[in-house]
Amino acid sequence: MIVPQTMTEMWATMGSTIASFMFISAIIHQYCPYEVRLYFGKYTQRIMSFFYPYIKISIHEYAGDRLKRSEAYAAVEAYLSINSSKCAKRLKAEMAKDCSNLVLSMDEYERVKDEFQGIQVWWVSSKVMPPLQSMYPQQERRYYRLTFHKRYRGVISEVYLKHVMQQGKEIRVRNRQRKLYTNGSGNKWQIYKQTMWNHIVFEHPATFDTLAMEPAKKQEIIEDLVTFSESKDFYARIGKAWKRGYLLYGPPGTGKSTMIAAMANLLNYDVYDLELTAVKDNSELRTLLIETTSKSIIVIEDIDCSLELTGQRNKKEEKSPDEDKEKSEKETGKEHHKEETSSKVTLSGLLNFIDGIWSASGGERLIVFTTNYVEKLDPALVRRGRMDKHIELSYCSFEAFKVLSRNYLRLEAHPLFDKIESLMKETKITPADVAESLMPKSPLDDAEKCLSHLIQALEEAEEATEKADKDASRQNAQAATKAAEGRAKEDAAQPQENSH
Ligand SMILES: Nc1ncnc2c1ncn2[C@@H]1O[C@H](COP(=O)(O)OP(=O)(O)OP(=O)(O)O)[C@@H](O)[C@H]1O
Ligand SMILES: [Mg+2]
Repeated sequence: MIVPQTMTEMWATMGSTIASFMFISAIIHQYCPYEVRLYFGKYTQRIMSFFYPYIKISIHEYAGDRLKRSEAYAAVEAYLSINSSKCAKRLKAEMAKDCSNLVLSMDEYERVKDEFQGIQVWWVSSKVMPPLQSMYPQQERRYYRLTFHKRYRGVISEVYLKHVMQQGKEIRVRNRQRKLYTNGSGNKWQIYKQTMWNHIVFEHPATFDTLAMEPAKKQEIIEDLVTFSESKDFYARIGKAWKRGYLLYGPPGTGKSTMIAAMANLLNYDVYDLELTAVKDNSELRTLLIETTSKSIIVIEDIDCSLELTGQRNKKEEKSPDEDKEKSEKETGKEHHKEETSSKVTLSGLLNFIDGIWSASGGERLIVFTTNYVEKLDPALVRRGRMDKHIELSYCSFEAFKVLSRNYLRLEAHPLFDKIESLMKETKITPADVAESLMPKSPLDDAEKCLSHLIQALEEAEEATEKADKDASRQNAQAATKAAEGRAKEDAAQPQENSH
């Protein structure tokens, strides 16, 4: 055997070996039967990989599960959409699913170079055509192939691929169209649906900038939310599911629903608006929860209207008809009480929903309850750990009014502000009523006109409060007089009884 003396000789020997090997494989491929070709092909791969210093990793669009697009493929696609749009020469533009903008990605058979910690890697997008003789129409199978030198196997497989997945997921979250999910009452087609949730595109314009609230309180809430969204490692370290409960309470029209929209817009989360009264039982509640995805807010509005949860259902029968009437008047505009009787979700079912093991699947979720009557809620439901943060949304303060005037009228200051400030100290008015007053009622209405509408509303509210106070004190006085009269009658009856 001739042993090569120099590098040049070594390369020449290797080259001629590969050439003769390829020549033999071509002959076998041409003339030999299928079994021999298969056997030879297996060894060809092994011999080639011995000389070939590169490693290839393929990521297929439909790996394993043929119905569901692979998460890894989607992440690589997103990662390369940023990278390849800078350096690839052939790109394809597609309308993103549920989205109005075009998304660029590498065209088929295009190759781009990427660099990571000084290591060069190459990505190629490719596809496998379906067999022609197949009985059923089949789609082409697309995949990405990553190539890198075998000396970087460790870094690429342990660090680079993780980096690609993480970046790709982040890009997808940034680009995605957020959704508002609702659980309607089940219909007969429900069984054919893949999910129990219906969804529409979430496009609420509310932000924390437009939310009327004291700046310090607002800032505290923003910081709390941002800290939560960045605390994945912290929650993992302390062994707690990555979720946080918020209880928003306050009178109607103080911005509870608006704040939920602002939260979703701040964190870029989906919203699951859970209509508890439409949920048949605890197991349906669990199914709904399992179907929620990460980076979402699960909202249960007006939780006090679910009688079973407040323990009111049993008491209901004991109440007088007058009390019932008063209650239904209070809840005008909220339709839940009509359907309550059909829902069998129990308090313990809801508590399991909040802190049971199912709630940990998926991670990164906010659970938000809203109520007008915080005092009615069962203490078990609102204790810290379940509802971690209690936020009171109350009547409009002067600071909150300034936010609304900035948004609605583009006004930072005005001579009428002083009057508004002093009226606001004495009167309770909701931000919803302030917002309504600041809306121009005709095209001719200027800022001053809108402010005078507000002053008028404040004065009317003040009069109404005074009248209500007077009525209340008159009623109290009447009740006191009646009680005194009753006592006097009893006292008068006492000696007669004794005289018998
Ligand atoms: N704090 C606020 N900042 C800005 N706008 C507000 C605020 N509060 C209320 N509004 C305005 O009033 C309207 C009603 O508010 P929202 O629906 O958020 O009240 P709510 O507290 O959820 O009431 P309810 O208890 O009846 O559900 C909103 O569309 C919004 O325009
Ligand atoms: Mg609301």
